[in-house]
Amino acid sequence: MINRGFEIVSKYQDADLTLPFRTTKNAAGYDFQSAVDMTIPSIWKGDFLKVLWAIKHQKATSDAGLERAKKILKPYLIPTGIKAYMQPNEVLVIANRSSNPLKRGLVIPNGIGVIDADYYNNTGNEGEIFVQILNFGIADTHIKKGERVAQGIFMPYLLADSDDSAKQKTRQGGFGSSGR
Ligand SMILES: O=c1ccn([C@H]2C[C@H](O)[C@@H](COP(=O)(O)OP(=O)(O)OP(=O)(O)O)O2)c(=O)[nH]1
Ligand SMILES: [Mg+2]
Repeated sequence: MINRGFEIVSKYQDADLTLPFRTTKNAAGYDFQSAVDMTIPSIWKGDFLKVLWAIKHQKATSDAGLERAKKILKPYLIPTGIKAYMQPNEVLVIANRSSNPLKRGLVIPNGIGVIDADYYNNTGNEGEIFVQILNFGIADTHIKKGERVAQGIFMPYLLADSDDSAKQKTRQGGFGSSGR
């Protein structure tokens, strides 16, 4: 029976990716690997502190300073090349690996990632799962393709009594695709 699982998105079909896997017998999380080599710069890099100081002391409230600070604090999206299918009453929760903040200062700024069942094969991006990351560490972090960056836990979810499924739209993407 097909219940839930992972597939590689078309874009990465020939990229020799590994499907998420559990590392120990009773591990709840399927570890997701990065599909690419990428560098996550430390937020403290360059002039970030200077920009913050200037804003705090109103030395530079210029748009350029604010834009620079916003850019530095914008999370990176690590592509996994993976999509997940599941039952309509299930969700895949993406959580950080506990070693990431400890060893590398890597934080998932959305707390957890919620991967909806209707994200799978959506028309916008085929349902590729991305891991949002900010690097609060002192040093830049280099992530290699195949490095484990987060874990996904399948869970059932419940509906409220007042839930009106007639009002709901078809998902066409992620990351704000349904509007503000
Ligand atoms: O860490 C994450 C979080 C979300 N998603 C994808 C799967 C999810 O189904 C979709 C939408 O996520 P969510 O509902 O949390 O974000 P939103 O800001 O409400 O976007 P939307 O308007 O598309 O629902 O984005 C990821 O790939 N990684
Ligand atoms: Mg949403």
